[in-house]
Formats: sequence, C-alpha cells, structure tokens
Amino acid sequence: ERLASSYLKVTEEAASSRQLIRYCVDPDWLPYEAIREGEHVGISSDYIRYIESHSNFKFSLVPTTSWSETLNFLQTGRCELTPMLNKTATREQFLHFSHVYFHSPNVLVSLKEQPFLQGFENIGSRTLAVPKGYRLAEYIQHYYPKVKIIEVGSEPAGLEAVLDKRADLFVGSMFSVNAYIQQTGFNHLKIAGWGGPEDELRMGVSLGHEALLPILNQVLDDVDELERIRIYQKWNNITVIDETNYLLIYQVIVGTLLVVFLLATRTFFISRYNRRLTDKNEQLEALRLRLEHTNAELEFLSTHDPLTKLYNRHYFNRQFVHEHRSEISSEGAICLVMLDIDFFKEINDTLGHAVGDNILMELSGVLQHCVRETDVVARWGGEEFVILCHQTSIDLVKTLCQRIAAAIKDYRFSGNVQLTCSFGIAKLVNNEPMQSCFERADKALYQAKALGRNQICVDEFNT
Ligand SMILES: Nc1nc2c(ncn2[C@@H]2O[C@H](COP(=O)(O)OP(=O)(O)OP(=O)(O)O)[C@@H](O)[C@H]2O)c(=O)[nH]1
Repeated sequence: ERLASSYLKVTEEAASSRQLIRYCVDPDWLPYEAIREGEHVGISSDYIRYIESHSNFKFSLVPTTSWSETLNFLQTGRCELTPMLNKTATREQFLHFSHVYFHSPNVLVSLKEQPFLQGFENIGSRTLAVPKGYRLAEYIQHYYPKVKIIEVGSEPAGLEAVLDKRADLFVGSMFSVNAYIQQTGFNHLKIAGWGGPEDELRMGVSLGHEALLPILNQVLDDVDELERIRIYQKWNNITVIDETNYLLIYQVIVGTLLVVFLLATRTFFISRYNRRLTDKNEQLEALRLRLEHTNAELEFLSTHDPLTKLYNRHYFNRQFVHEHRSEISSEGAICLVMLDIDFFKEINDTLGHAVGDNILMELSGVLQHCVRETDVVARWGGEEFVILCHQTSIDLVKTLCQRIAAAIKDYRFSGNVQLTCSFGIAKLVNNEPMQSCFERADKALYQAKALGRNQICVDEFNT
C-alpha cells in the first residue's frame, strides 16, 4: 500500500516543474535517520529539506522496513537516492557518492562490568554485534577476519543483543548509541572503546542518476556552519548533561551561600571582638587619665603646702638647699630672705586659729604679688616664709623687702589685723653651700626680731 501511494506521488510530481527524486532511508538509525509514523526524521531529514529549499529537487520518501531493504531498493531502482551512508567498495558497485557532509565516530559498547578495549584488535574471543549491511560489517570482515560477528537488523537490535548477553560487544555510531541509551534508560551499558575509523557520511545516488551529484554537492558544500550546528543539536538532545548542570549550579549556589555565611559569621565575631576591644581601650584610657590626675595631685601635695599652696619646706630643701649651687654671674647673685610674722601667737590666741589660717593665706598672696616671676616663695613652717631671689643684689632684695613690708601694712587682713613682719637677708657667696647661706639669713632674721621686729636686717657677712 505504501509503495503504491508513493508511486502515485511520483506521478503527481512528474507533472510539476520540479525534478522528483525518490529516496530511501535507514528506518531505524536515530539520530541520523529513521521512519516514524511514515515520516522521515533525523539529521538526514533536515538536510533533505535544506536541499529542497535550495534547489529544483522535490524528494519523495519510499519507505522501507530495514537498511538491507533500503540497499535492495537502491539496487533494483525502486529509489534513486539515500541521504546518509558511508562509502564502501561493495556499495560503489551500485551507487555514486556525494561529498562527505557529516562526520561521526564509532564506538564499542559493552555491559558495565566488561573491561575497556583499545579497538578491534583487542576484542579477542568476544562476540561483536554489527548491523547487517552496515559499512562496519564489511570493514571488520575485511580487516579483522578473526573477529566473531553476529549480524543484527539495526543498531537498537545490536544494543539489545549486548543487554541480553547474546553478544559481548556492539559497534555503532556514538550519536545513535547515545540517543538510544537516553531514550531507553539502559544505563548499565557503557562505551568500552573506539570502534574503527569514523563514519564519513554522504549521499548515495543509484547508477544512472549521477547527474544529480553536482547540484547535491554544491548545495551540501554551501550549508553554513550555523545550520550544520543547528541540525546536529536538534537531533542530539543530551538531557543527562542538563541535569548534571542543574546539580552543578545547585552545588555552586550552596557552596557560595556557605562561604558567604562563614564570612558573615567571621565578620560578626570580629566586629564584636573589636567593639569589646574598643570599650576596654576606652576604659584603660579613662583609668590612665585618672592615674595621671592622681599622680599630679600627689606630686602637688608632696611639693606644696596645703594651706597656702606655696612650695613647702621639703620641696625647697630638695630643689635649692641640698643642691650645692652658687650661681654668681656678672649680672647678679642669689639672695635668700627669711620672713616671720610678728606676734602671730597673739593673733591666734585672741582671734582664733581659723583667722590665723586666713591671715597666713592672705600673706602668701601678698608675697607672691610682690616678688618677680623668677623668685621662689615657700612656706618654711608655722608663720615663717623664705624667698629665693635669682640674679639680684643685696640692695635690690632690700628694696623688695621694703615693698613687701609696705604692702603688708596697707593690706586689710582677716579680723582687721594690722600685721608686721621681720626680714633676714643673706647673699650666697662664691662656693658657699646653700645651707650656710640659710643659716646666715636666719641669723639676720633673729637679729631683726631682736631689734624690736618689723625690721629688715642683712647678715653682717654681706654688709
Ligand atoms: N593659725 C595657725 N597658727 C599657726 C600655724 N603654724 C604655727 N602657728 C602658730 O604660730 C605661733 C608662733 O608663735 P611664736 O613662735 O611664739 O612666735 P610669735 O608669736 O609670732 O612671736 P615672734 O615670732 O617672736 O614675733 C604659734 O602660736 C603657733 O601655734 C598655722 O598653720 N596656723
């Protein structure tokens, strides 16, 4: 019936202007070609459509049930073209061939537990399934006559022979093996090695129709690379690799999230640690400032009199008395003044100790107001004070003491007290220890007291 309908089509096409070509294909050789529900499918079907759209040819499929039948139809003139096959010596007896337009490697297939093989020379005593009429059958018989061959009707039949253990190995095109394993899910099959020379697929036209070849070659040669890739990809849908890619993407995302999480955790802990460190540093800095302040206070207390805030005797001794200095320059010498309040006991006794304290503080202010910046005033003890004057002379110091006495006289002290002081002056002489100068100043003060108080006396050694 199918043959009848195809011949009917031939008659119809003969009437049209296009040149009709009847062709046969391998009915079960995906992804290269096959017949499914009466239609030609696979890679060669797209090349046939391409040639139709780029030439004056009109193709008409003559369906067959096996590759052997296709070869038979070509020899007997029931079709004049087959679109995808290898060139062999046998086939050249009844076919002419176009240029090669598709390359494809062949592979050996075995069950997973079988060892890997380098090629046909290592097959040994194993049996090899080969589709009947395929170029490989011819090739192996010619070059490897010792290999035990089992002829099968098609490539799927060969793979099933391996699965059923009727054959140890199958040899066929890598693309069709791949397509078959994907369709059937026969994952316990594996590629066991390369299988002979790669396929160089062409179109074949039967004898007497070789005039078709120049046009076929021209169109096939002109198919651009993009079109070739499109056709190849359309019929080699490798879904397993897609799944692997999704898994890979998933793994990369999880890995990236993990790294981000670890980095975020690390950053969190580092910043918390830094905050704590900053807090501790601030506390330490506050403690350091308090310590500095306390030390400054201690230093002040140890060197100053707490009531009058003048230098105390301890400081004065350390700085000036026990340091054996005798600085006498051309500009002037060092002079000491010992100063004592007159009748201070009476003031304390009549007005009270608190008033006495106030008077001591007020007198300290007067002394500091009267001296030069370079002079040093200290409280020697009780109501006694000492003034150290640098680069001066006895006359200048005397003038200073008079100025102080006048200021005291004019000052209104607490309790409305009229105060007077006695002064003893001594000048440091060359190489004299400071202690000795002190003693002389003290002696001069004693003299001032003896002369009736409110006096300024210079040590007799300096007069
Ligand atoms: N309010 C007060 N009085 C003090 C302080 N230190 C010493 N005095 C008093 O100073 C008085 C010194 O008395 P005296 O040594 O007799 O000397 P004076 O009464 O000033 O008599 P002359 O020095 O001889 O003129 C004593 O009454 C001490 O108690 C002090 O820090 N505050």
